[in-house]
Amino acid sequence: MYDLVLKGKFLTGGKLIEGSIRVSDGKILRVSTGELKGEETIQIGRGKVILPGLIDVHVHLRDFDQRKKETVETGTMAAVHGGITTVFDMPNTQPPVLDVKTFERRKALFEGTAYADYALSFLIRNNCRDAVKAGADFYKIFMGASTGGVFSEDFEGDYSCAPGIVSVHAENAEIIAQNPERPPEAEIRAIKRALNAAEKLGKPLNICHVSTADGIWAILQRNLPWVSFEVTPHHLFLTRKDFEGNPLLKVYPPLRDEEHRRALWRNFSRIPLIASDHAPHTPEDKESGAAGIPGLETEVALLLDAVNRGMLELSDIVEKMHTNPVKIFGIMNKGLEVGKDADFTVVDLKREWTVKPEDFYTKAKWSPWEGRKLKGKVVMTLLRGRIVMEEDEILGKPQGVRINAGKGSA
Ligand SMILES: NC(=O)N[C@@H](CC(=O)O)C(=O)O
Ligand SMILES: [Zn+2]
Ligand SMILES: [Zn+2]
Repeated sequence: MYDLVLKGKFLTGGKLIEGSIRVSDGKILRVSTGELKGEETIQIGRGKVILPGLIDVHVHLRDFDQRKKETVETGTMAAVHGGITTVFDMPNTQPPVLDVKTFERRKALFEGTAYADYALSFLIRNNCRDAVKAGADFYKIFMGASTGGVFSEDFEGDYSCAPGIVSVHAENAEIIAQNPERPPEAEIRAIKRALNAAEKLGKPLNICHVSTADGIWAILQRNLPWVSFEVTPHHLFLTRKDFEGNPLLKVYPPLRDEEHRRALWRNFSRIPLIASDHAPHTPEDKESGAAGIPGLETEVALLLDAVNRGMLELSDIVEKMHTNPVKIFGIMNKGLEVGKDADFTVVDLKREWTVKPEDFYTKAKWSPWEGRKLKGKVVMTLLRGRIVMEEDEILGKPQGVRINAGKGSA
């Protein structure tokens, strides 16, 4: 029984308390405001805070035929480097995860190569029998084409087939066809269609990378308890002006005008999930117009920097990147509770550093925030009681395992 005690300040129930967490065999054994004994004690120093392991529900790890863009290894090293202990892998791979055989191949690929824990997905597009057979942790539907070009001809049919929660790329295919620059209307039209289907079907739906004022208002107004949504750091911190200055910032849905970014912040408290949509491409692919921005190694630090600027609280990060992902996606083995996996993200709120993509583990060694000075950094990541990253070093072998969302053999 490997037994460890983490001592220091930790955030639980939105409150910062001083105490210790006893970990045994990778699980949380006790949480106490007093002293706890263990074979090994890690004292988390002053100025640092222990957060429950942060979860990113929207990550493209590529691999398969796109190992040049990213592999499961490099992408999950980037994850633990950025303070993410569980990643949700997206299925628009080459080949895409559209059948049971490819799902099984992807499942096998992750074993022994992932540095973070992971959730596996299945891409639904007129393939209901395989979708039901695969036993994925979550499902993906594209209403309009994005990277990889696969999208639904019958969104409602695909959504009604899904055996579990669906994450949906909500951009309207017809509008995209007429307006390749994908105006806000493409997202807004698709979100309203998705909400109508969700109202009718009453099945869990998670709307990816919401980027527009009317899009977020439509979701909040409809207020369906089984509908959640994500917002990305690039839509929170960047606008179309940044894209006009740097074509690398091409992303779907596109960076929007300032009024949309402001609308996201005005409704920040009601955003359930922050997810990176980490979408790595090679420099050549970006040159030839590939859409997507890497985000795993900057997302938490950007939010910590914003905490220091008074734009949000530390507890918001825990809520939108730990508590809500666990609740919304039904992750049975995660949570800052006794008996759950001992995953932790240790942050130093006062650490000032400059974003240097050459120090990244992702293969996509560029960032919109290159050269930016940030105040706040992830300094240690623990996965099931073991330190897997400390001060930018990845420690140990890949030991990530599949989450237990009540599916698969996990
Ligand atoms: N967001 C992007 O611009 N690209 C993503 C696909 C997606 O999330 O739509 C990718 O896989 O490259
Ligand atoms: Zn998308
Ligand atoms: Zn994506």
